[in-house]
Amino acid sequence: MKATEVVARLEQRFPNQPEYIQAVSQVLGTIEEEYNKHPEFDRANLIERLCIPDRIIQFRVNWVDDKGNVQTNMGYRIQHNNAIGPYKGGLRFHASVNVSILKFLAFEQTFKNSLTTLPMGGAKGGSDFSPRGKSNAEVMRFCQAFMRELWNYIGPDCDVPAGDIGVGGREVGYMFGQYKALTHQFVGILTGKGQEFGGSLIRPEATGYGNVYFLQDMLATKGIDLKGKKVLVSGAGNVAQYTMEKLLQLGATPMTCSDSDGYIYDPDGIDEKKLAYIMELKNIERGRIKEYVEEYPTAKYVAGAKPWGEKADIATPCATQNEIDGEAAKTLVANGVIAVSEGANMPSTPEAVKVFQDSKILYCPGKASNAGGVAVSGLEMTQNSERLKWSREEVDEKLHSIMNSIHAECVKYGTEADGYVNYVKGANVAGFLKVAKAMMAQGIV
Ligand SMILES: NC(=O)C1=CN([C@@H]2O[C@H](COP(=O)(O)OP(=O)(O)OC[C@H]3O[C@@H](n4cnc5c(N)ncnc54)[C@H](OP(=O)(O)O)[C@@H]3O)[C@@H](O)[C@H]2O)C=CC1
Ligand SMILES: O=C(O)CCC(=O)C(=O)O
Repeated sequence: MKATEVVARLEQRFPNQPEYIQAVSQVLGTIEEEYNKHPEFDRANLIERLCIPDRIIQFRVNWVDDKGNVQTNMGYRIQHNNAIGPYKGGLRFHASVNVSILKFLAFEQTFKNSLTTLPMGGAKGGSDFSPRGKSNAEVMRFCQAFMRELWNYIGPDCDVPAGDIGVGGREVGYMFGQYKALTHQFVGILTGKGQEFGGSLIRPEATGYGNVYFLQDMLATKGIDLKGKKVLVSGAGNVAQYTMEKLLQLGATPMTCSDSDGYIYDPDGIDEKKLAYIMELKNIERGRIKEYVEEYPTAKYVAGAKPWGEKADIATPCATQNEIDGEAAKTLVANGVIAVSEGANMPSTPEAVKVFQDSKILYCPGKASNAGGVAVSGLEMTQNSERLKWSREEVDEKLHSIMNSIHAECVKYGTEADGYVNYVKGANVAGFLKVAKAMMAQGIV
């Protein structure tokens, strides 16, 4: 297999899907060597079967807004690969959603889920509907309409969606209610559910907490303590909030956070009280991050920009794909950043990744460092199957140990001759091998 040739073929077959091609290209470039040690993989055309999703379900979603007007959006579910378990992955509701973005996310999810050690295949879905600026009743009607189209394609042993950008506990609750109404079944068809109806403790916190556990493990390889470090965070949603919470618990200080309009920088750091304000602002009032500076006037708000030009020790992008480009990466490195841990999916462009790796700073791709979210989703599925609920401590301990094991796999497969850990290679090879072996064992299906 020659990675560049496979990517070129895919680009020709699937034009205008830049995010998908970007994700595939990064993975293939790093697994090529391992893949070519197994001639049987090529005979089974494993590479194309792994890169092209099993199926793409696409539908129109009709819903009625508060003025009585009928609105239409597009809905999608991409079932990428179920070699190691039922399809699993989040739903994204955002105006930017399209097939390319969901294909990249579903592809990445397949490797990520493999890394978690749990039996989950990869999927992703969503809609170009944005909950931003919509009333609660409109969000409910949209979620119900979305589930009316999706319900027939999912199931607890078939495909289990969850949240992602624009989909949190509120949206999961409305979709769960609609599934139940349609099927008369109370089953774990979504994760990230409310605590009262089958949700796992720690699932809301899991992606952020896992991101910081992974960061701690990366720093430990250099004997560096997280305590006392200043951290640039982007985003102000689920992943950013719980990344900041865990950073604070472990003695580090978040200095920034952001939304799609701009970022805030607090020279005194974002402490627990300020974080509680951000959580209230974003989760309850659904306000904009610029309001932070009205509450804390010593902070600054920078409109239309990202936080990567501020000085700190560590950066953790927790908003969206391609939010750190090559120039921003050079600035981070020049400013002395020692580690970049991705809370978001593919937030660094290929140019940025090259800058991080060339400068030999600690850098980890999202499929490893943000795998804690889907890992606890897997634990939620287990609890639902058992009809049991585990304690906070038990789930957190399992999450921590899964993140440690993902880190160990990255070190095992990613350590280079000079001792530098190439976490991109490590995560891709480890994730790939498990899926590849399962696919080979199951024949051509
Ligand atoms: N939730 C989870 O468990 C997991 C999430 N992830 C990834 O983490 C990232 C964040 O997800 P999550 O926190 O759940 O989502 P949320 O919707 O809770 O928060 C997203 C945050 O990112 C900002 N954002 C979204 N799109 C853009 C954009 N195009 N440019 C700049 N900022 C943007 C949002 O700002 P605004 O409010 O202005 O839109 C918001 O602050 C995503 O990449 C997601 O795929 C990864 C693993 C698991
Ligand atoms: O919890 C899940 O199933 C999916 C989380 C997710 O969307 C992700 O890992 O990117």
